[in-house]
Amino acid sequence: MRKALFLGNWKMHHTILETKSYFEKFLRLLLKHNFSDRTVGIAPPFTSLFYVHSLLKETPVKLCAQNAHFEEKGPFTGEISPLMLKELEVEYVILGHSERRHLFGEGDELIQRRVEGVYRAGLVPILCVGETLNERKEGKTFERVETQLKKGLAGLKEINPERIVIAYEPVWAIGTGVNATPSQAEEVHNFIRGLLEELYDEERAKRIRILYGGSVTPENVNELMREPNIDGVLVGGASLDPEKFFKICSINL
Ligand SMILES: O=C[C@H](O)COP(=O)(O)O
Repeated sequence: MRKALFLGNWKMHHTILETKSYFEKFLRLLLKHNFSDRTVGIAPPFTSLFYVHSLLKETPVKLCAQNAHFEEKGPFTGEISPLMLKELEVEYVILGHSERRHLFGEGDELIQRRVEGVYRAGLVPILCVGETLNERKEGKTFERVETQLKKGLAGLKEINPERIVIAYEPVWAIGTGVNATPSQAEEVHNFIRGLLEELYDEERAKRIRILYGGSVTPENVNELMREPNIDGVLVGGASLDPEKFFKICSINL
C-alpha cells in the first residue's frame, strides 16, 4: 500500500565531475532491474541539480532537493524557490533536516513555512524530525518529535497523503555509525503514525510514508525495513558510494 522510498541525501558532497562518474556507475547497476515496487531518489547539492536533471531524464530515479524557500521569488539571498526546483522536475524536498535545525538555526516556524510552500507548489516535502541524544536520555523523545511534527505540518490541514513524507532521523544516529535499532526506530515511527491519525484520519495516516534516517548501511537496511512502520530510508554517508547505495536500494522487499 505504501510504496517503499529510498532516498540519498548527498549533503555538501560531490562536485559535478564526481557526480558524472557516480551516475555512470549507479545507473549501470540500477537500470538492469525493474524496481516498480519502490521509488529511488537522490538529493545532490543545488549546483548539480541542473546537470543531474539531464542525467536522470528517461530514468526512474527521482531528483530531490536538500531545502527550499517558501516564496516563488524575492529578495532572499542564498535561497532557492520551489518554482525553480519544479522547473528542474525535482519531486521531493528535504526540509527541517537536523543539520538545518542545529547548524543553521532553522526553527519550527520557518520549517513549517517551507513545508507549506513546497507542498503548495506541488512538490513533495520530506519533513525531518528527531531528538538529540540528551533529549533521548531525558526521556523527551516523544515530546520532541511530537512538537516538530505538529508544528511542521501546522499549515497543512488538508493533505494528499501520497504528497507528504516524514523522516525520523534521531540526531545521535546521523553520521555517527550508530543507527537506531529496528525496535527503537519502529517505536517512534509507530508513535508518528498515531500523531498523523490525530492530525488527519486513520485512512490518510496509513498512506503517509515514514522514512528512517541515521547511519543506514547495506548491512542494517534489511532489518530496519522489516518493521511495519518503516516505509523507506533517508541515507547520508552510504549514498555517496554508488555501489553501497545501490545495495541499499535493491534489497528484497
Ligand atoms: O539525511 C540523511 C541523514 O542525515 C543520515 O545521514 P547518515 O546516513 O550519514 O547518518
